[in-house]
Amino acid sequence: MPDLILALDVLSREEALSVAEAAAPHLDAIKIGYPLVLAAGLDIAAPLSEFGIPLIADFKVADIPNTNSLIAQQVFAAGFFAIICQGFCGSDSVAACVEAADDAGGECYVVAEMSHPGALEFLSGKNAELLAQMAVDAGAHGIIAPATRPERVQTLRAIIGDKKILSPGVGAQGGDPETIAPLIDGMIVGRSIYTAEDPAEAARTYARFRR
Ligand SMILES: O=C1C[C@H](C(=O)O)N([C@@H]2O[C@H](COP(=O)(O)O)[C@@H](O)[C@H]2O)C(=O)N1
Repeated sequence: MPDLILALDVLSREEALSVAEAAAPHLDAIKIGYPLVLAAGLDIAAPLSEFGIPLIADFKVADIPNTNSLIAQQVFAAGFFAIICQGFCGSDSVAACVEAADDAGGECYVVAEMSHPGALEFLSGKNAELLAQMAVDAGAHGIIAPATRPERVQTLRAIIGDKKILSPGVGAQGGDPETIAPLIDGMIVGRSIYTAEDPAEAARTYARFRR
């Protein structure tokens, strides 16, 4: 059964720390991305690290290898445990993120298939399966795969074996935690926790599915 990962896509330092403090007892990791970093700066990682929960940088890094490497080095230097990169730039760009993660003792996850409807245009089907295989070959620690499409998660699991699957799309996007939990290693939940009247209670609800 999966870890619970809070997608902390709030737009202020104050709200981030308040929600993180409330939900922390029920979390295995906190994922932050452009929304919070553009609002509060990358150094938001420092106070968030105080909760003693691994931080995941969801920058969906998608550039040439050298630029990916420069970004990933900054991410790990800022105290993140893991980074999420896109795979569609190719194996050399992914390898740059994996190398930075390995050098930092951290982890790198590759987006294989996205959870929203538009993913079906380019980031699903055979393309996603090729990305999953490439992620494995590049030494990534796992992939991102959609909780909104459990049957796709099963297909991708057959490709990646015991590499980790972190899965967004539960709750606000319609993904069902009960269905997806047995198939994945990390359940990513954002709005259903951070917009809740009581984020602690909301996190506790999803924590029922934890290992
Ligand atoms: O395919 C993907 C990739 C990406 C990711 O996790 O990499 N996410 C992120 O997962 C979280 C879901 O939030 P909420 O919908 O629970 O509020 C957000 O931070 C999204 O940016 C997806 O939602 N789908």
